[in-house]
Amino acid sequence: MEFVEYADSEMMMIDLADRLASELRAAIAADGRASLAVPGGTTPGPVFDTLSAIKLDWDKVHVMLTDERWVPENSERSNTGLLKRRLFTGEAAAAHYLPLYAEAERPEEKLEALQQALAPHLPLSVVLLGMGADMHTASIFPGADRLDAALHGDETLVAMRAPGAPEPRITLSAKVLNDAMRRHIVIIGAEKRAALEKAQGLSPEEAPVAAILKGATVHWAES
Ligand SMILES: O=C1O[C@H](COP(=O)(O)O)[C@@H](O)[C@H](O)[C@H]1O
Repeated sequence: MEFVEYADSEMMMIDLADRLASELRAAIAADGRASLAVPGGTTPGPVFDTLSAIKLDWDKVHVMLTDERWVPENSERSNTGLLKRRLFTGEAAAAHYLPLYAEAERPEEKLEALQQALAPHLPLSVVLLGMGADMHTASIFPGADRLDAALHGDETLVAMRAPGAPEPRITLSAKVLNDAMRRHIVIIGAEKRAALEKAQGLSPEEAPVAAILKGATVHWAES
């Protein structure tokens, strides 16, 4: 794991967006196309704002979330809603979106169809992940009902419920995240830095982020 510390989160988001854009350009140059997975939650909005304005061949990029909360897109908890407001504007509006949500009461009803749509775009060229202070990443939560499948299974997507999550979740598995060519984690604040340090001494069952740290670059700023 590489740990990059920044003077502040504004600089971090600009630098990170530039880095993601360079990696997407390199993937397009090598393969004629690229795939990118990004997190939801409260952290990545500013990196989306910067990335969305960067010129690259966005029409050759397929974008998906690392995970989704099973709520309609107009819910303020929808990661899809965040992506549409903050990333798919400006230059990045030309990118192709691969949804992790479809209208249904339970994620299990749509899992197979969503999974099939992702398959042609794997392995991912670039993945950006967030992390919660409880050491979950994507929607791989400690104590989740399908934690074993998400950490150790071969499936692309896993639907699950977790004590720390108010709604059902759908998440890329650790296998898909670890198969990505480039993997970045973005975190802000002393609490998350302490959680990341703690995770390095724990099992992935206790600290799911530990499952994807090897080979990842962690980007951190205090505030
Ligand atoms: O629920 C989620 O949480 C994590 C971390 O979110 P943050 O608000 O602490 O940045 C996020 O990475 C994930 O995509 C999201 O669904």
